[in-house]
Amino acid sequence: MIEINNLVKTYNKGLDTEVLALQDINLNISDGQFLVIVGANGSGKSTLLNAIAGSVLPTSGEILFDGQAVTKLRDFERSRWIARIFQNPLSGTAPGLSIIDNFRLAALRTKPKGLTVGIDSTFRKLVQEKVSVLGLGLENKPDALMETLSGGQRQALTLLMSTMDECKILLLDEPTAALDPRSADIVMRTADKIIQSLNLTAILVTHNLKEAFTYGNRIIQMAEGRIIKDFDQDCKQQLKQADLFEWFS
Ligand SMILES: Nc1ncnc2c1ncn2[C@@H]1O[C@H](COP(=O)(O)OP(=O)(O)OP(=O)(O)O)[C@@H](O)[C@H]1O
Repeated sequence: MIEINNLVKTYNKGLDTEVLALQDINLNISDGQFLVIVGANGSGKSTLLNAIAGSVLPTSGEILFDGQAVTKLRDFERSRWIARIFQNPLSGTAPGLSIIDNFRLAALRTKPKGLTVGIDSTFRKLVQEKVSVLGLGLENKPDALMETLSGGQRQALTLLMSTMDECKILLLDEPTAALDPRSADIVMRTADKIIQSLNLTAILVTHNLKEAFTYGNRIIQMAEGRIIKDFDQDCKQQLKQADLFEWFS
């Protein structure tokens, strides 16, 4: 469970450029919930996601994971709970390394310093099994360099790699914004499959209303640093795609 209490974020406090990006946000996200966040540019979506990830320090308020206060923990200190996928497919992988080497690095992510992960036949088989889930034929190319793959392929692999450990929370920050519709579809379907099979708590920030409509079991809309709509699974199921467009009119 993610618990957010009275969260406030002010950028550039006391300066002419001061911005109140989050205004007293209260939000509980239960285990296994897949929350979609929509809202106009500048409404505070990324700031909220960054505060949950630990890359933005809130001005006041608190964030708890399973009852444990993490408000002041930095992003690297939260990595055992959190996997994060960004908009840029290039940011999640090492371009000059092969698929299998990227998986090896990913396997080291939350291991203590000094520990190594070798590429033996067991590891190759594990990676092959994981990658075959994508249905992109990449399981037969473990030695292909990451830089030779398309953005969609890289983003789908990033998703697999980032959820290899026992993370509980997956943050998706406009993961398909830089992709063509077919690649975007593959990435979102992969994300959905991973979220369900690992029973992850997930948060998707998106400007794509079709995605917001199709995925997730709860949706909130933000405006000017506040949550102005909050629809649970039942209410979301009643929504039509046209209703979502209405929210922005
Ligand atoms: N590092 C920063 N320094 C100063 N102001 C910031 C910073 N990051 C965001 N802001 C401001 O905070 C407000 C909320 O921004 P945020 O990026 O969270 O919104 P958003 O809903 O994610 O927008 P978008 O959809 O455009 O990504 C905006 O007014 C923005 O200009």
